[in-house]
Amino acid sequence: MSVKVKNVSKAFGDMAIINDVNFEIASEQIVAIIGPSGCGKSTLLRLLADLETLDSGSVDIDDNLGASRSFVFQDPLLLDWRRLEDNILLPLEITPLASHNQEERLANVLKLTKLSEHRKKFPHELSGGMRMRASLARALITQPQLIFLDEPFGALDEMTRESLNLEIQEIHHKSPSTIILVTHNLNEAVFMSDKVLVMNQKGQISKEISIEKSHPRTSDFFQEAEFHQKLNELRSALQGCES
Ligand SMILES: Nc1ncnc2c1ncn2[C@@H]1O[C@H](COP(=O)(O)OP(=O)(O)OP(=O)(O)O)[C@@H](O)[C@H]1O
Repeated sequence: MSVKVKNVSKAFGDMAIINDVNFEIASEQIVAIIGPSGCGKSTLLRLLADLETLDSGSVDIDDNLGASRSFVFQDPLLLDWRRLEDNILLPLEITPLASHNQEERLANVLKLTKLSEHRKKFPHELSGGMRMRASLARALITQPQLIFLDEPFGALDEMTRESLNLEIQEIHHKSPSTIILVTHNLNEAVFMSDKVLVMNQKGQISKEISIEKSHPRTSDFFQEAEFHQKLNELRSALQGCES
């Protein structure tokens, strides 16, 4: 799905949070939104996901009939009393989606997220990384064409985050969708994205950085000159928006 954001603004009370934001995302691109704490990243993501109403402007999503969208939050929000597989199946129970091939879909997302052997476990028996994979699997079970990720790996250690970044690259390759990711992590933003949107304290997009490297990216990308050049570009852009 492609996304076109035109002149979007949002205030909470008299506090302007998002200020005349414009950008476009092509179908199957991965885009990261990064910026100082409190600048409005989550609010922008929620506006795009229709979880918050716009004050002005428009968000046009080129929607295929019946195509689904999924949202993954920083907290995996698993139900403690349900086994992993029953947590992952939850969206199929609460939406009117076709459920005739549930077992096939479940097996597929368990495989994609490397959780097949843990499917009978309860959330408290899983590590933090596994719980986040479960949250991803639950988002993937509806076969979404658009996925919103709100700082999904913020609570994880750097090694687990990197391995999940690699897994998302693989998942995106095997089952392409448009992904919009809010992150605080500069490495993650550059590694994952076709485009990084830098937000400033005024709730504006102060810079767009394009990263041409093709997908799926592997850990070799971390060593490449392009990665370091884009990382430096991003670092400078962020220094410029702290005022
Ligand atoms: N529902 C709401 N009502 C009132 N104010 C809100 C609401 N949601 C967010 N805000 C305010 O909007 C501003 C932006 O919040 P938001 O969570 O979008 O920022 P963020 O860039 O994602 O922050 P962080 O990086 O710290 O997670 C903050 O000042 C926050 O207090």
